[in-house]
Amino acid sequence: MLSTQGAQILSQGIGYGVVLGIGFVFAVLMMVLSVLQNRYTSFRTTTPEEFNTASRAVKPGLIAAGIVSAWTWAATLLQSCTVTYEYGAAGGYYYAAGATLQVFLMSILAVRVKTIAPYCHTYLEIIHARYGNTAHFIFATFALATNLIVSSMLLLGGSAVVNAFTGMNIYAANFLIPVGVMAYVILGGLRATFLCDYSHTTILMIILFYFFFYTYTKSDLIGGMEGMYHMLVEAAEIRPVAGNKDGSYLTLKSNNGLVFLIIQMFGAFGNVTVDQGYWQRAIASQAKTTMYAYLMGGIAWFAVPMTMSTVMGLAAVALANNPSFPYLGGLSSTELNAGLTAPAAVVTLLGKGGAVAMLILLFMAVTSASSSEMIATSSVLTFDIYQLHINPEASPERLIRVSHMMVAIWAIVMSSVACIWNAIGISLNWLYLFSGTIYTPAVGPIIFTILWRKQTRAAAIGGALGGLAVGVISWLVVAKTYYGELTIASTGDPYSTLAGNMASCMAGGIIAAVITLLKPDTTFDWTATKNINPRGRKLDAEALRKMSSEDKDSDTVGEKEQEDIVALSVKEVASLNGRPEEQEILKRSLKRAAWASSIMSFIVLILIPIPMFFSHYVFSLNFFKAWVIIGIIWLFVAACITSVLPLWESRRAMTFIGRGVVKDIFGSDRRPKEQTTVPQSHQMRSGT
Ligand SMILES: NC(N)=O
Repeated sequence: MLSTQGAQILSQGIGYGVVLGIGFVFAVLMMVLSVLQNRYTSFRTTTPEEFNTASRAVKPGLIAAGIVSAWTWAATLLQSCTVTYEYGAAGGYYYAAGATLQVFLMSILAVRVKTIAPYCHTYLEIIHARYGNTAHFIFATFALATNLIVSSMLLLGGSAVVNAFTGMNIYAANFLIPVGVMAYVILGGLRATFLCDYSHTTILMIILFYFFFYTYTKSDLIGGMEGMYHMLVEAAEIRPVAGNKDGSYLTLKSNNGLVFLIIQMFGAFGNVTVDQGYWQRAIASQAKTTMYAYLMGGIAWFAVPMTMSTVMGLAAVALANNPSFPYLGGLSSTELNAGLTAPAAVVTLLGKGGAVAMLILLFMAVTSASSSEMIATSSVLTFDIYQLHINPEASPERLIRVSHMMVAIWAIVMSSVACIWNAIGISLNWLYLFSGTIYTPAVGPIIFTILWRKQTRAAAIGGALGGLAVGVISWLVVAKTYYGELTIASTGDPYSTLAGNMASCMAGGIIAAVITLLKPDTTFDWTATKNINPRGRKLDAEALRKMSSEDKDSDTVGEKEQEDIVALSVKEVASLNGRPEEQEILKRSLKRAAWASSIMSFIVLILIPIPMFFSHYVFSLNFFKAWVIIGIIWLFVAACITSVLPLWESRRAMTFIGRGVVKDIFGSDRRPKEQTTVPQSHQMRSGT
């Protein structure tokens, strides 16, 4: 197993303290929030619609924070620094750019889901409604495989760092990290994961600011932006980067960096499109704001790997020959593959305090992304396996029990699989680069399912399975022919994983498109998908009727307050429920999402890097300073989106709950009367 002696500067007690202590604190916090939610708002964590979809009422700032948190993995913080250490500034930029466009493009799919299946719980239900059991089974397998790889990869990175800093047993870390998460997800459901996403992302932002400002304004080892620049120039003389212009760490002309960008792009398409976690945010979102949530989420997430790599990735390059660097002279490939670049830089720059901050940072990223994986998997297992195939008549109470059970089962499964990766010597780097080969074949068929009326069942199945076969064969053939052997090392090397990811993703889409064009579906009209979840629709209609009658004689103060918080004139809702306006809003949103996501993807993927790559530009000192300053401004914008906006959006809800608590404590009962279900269309304008 990996030897990590060099960075071990904290006691095992601190490792256990962070893993169990912070997990426990968040579980208690969630318990309190769930009690407040159930008592003072009309959202009940005891209903499956609320547990798994947050009643489809979450506002865009909180959804954006949720997207950032679900998409910020251990790898985002560790792997972005690894590729920066290997390829220089290009590595960090390509990491961020290569995994942002998928979030932008998801804004289009999110609006489409609201249009074609407003009551679905999972995107797999849409596949079932269109193509039946066999296709559903195949795509559910892809979805669960994605969840399994991502969940276990989160633990692989998290436990490697806890082990490196504290010597805590890596297997114990794999099992203990998810315990607190499991507890708060079971207690609070999807809305709880959003609230934890919010708090985790806010803490993550604070630590990133700390790392940035300490490194570039205080550290004597670095000497500010100018000092960093000169050390990076010097590093290129000692350890030039193969394939970079003049071996420099300060250029986007990086051949290997470009290969990584392509792997990153294709792999991330699979992560975002096949993982239910990103659809879950679309489903939980208010319809009219879902597109803004994804665009803001993409903009905000970009800042996370960009800042981390510009700070700790470059610092590791600059400090590799400093006597206090834990892996003096540079990291070995084993240390690099385990993701120890950032921890090494943190220990050198900030010592024990930095190591604790890094542990907390990692813990926040791993636990909030894990919570997203747990609730996503629980939804798939509950609605796509249990309800569709085992017990279609299951009561809401039973569904909620099954959801809870699935969260617990998933926590055990992800821990066990992470231990298997550790035991057989699969590293974070290997898994990160390879995994797209397995799940990206489903990307094209899934996108067509949502956007293209004419795609047939044969095309969806053929694309996914055919793409998988082409991808796996390409991966193995390149590993054998290009690297001369079939080993873990050769199958994780850049060209093997490039071939696997690209071939899987492209073949999946091309096969599905060709089969569809040869014999398109000419009769499908989306009625089947619009009718998904009749129970949710019925509950909505009943609740709306109930609220309409209450509306007529609602004139007490308590009811008025409840109206304010839940939103709004029933007349307004009724007209919305008729849907022509809502359909019109969604149509406009779809156009805007397509334009905005294309323009933003063009800027980060073409406009900035391509001219810099082909001109072979090497950063001047002033250009480097501008690069770093724009990076930190971007992080400020990200923090405003993820940490300030959700507070602003929820000000009325928080005031309402606060008043309820005060009134309860001081005896005047002005709590809203019990209301078990609020129409989802109604909630669309009111949720937390
Ligand atoms: N979420 C990623 N790819 O860092």
